[in-house]
Amino acid sequence: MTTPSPAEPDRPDLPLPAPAFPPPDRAAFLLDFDGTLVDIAPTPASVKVEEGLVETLTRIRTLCGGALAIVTGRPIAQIDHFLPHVPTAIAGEHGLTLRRSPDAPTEPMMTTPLPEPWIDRAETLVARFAGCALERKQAGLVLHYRSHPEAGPVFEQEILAWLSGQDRFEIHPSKMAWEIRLAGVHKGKAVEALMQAPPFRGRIPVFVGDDVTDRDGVEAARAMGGQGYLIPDDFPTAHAFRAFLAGYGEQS
Ligand SMILES: O=P(O)(O)OC[C@H]1O[C@H](O[C@H]2O[C@H](CO)[C@@H](O)[C@H](O)[C@H]2O)[C@H](O)[C@@H](O)[C@@H]1O
Repeated sequence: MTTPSPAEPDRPDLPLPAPAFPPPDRAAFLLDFDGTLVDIAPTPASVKVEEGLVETLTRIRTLCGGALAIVTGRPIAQIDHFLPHVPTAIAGEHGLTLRRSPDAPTEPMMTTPLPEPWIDRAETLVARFAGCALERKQAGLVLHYRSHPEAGPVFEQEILAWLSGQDRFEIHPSKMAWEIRLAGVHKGKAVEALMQAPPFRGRIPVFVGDDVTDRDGVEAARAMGGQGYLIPDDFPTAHAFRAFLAGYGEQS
């Protein structure tokens, strides 16, 4: 259940065979945020949106008839902060929440409150390691240990103990973090839900991500006859992916 998150190798942008994305009149892009559209940073708040990315994404959204979604582990409000007015749709918290267009209401796909005692325990636990942080979500939480890698196994063991004897919540690995989230919530379901309605319906889904949580999105896109890619397997780095994206549709 606790598959380690992929390593974060310091890889150069070595060329890999470039994937052939569907043409803009047929494609729908469903893109992960951290580690894909932005490089991993020391803290969730310190990520930087690379110059030109907003223009690239806005151009692709227009080319693809609006079929651009961000499918992220973050709450929707954080994508609004980093990419204001850019994607048509946002699936937040790994698919727990879904907003199909900027002025649509947010659909809670599932919801159930996290047990209060776990929040108290999580606060106490992160306080033991300087620089470690607790991130609260609507129905979950993340214990970040990037500043203190040796805290990772401690967090994992504690969380496994809290979760034993219940099946509503699960532990998931993320990059230098452990996350508790509702069982059954994953990015594959978000991809399926997005593809059911315009402007995505009838297009070929293209999902791109970098982490364990993105594998469900990749599988869902492929199962629908679309394409799924992972960094670093298919693009050596997030930077290389963004460079590829910047050239998408330029010749068509
Ligand atoms: O699905 P994503 O959009 O890739 O979001 C996954 C998690 O990303 C954030 O944490 C990760 O990125 C941070 C910034 O680079 C980094 O400091 C942290 O170590 C990573 O785990 C975010 O904080 C989480 O809520 C997302 O689930």
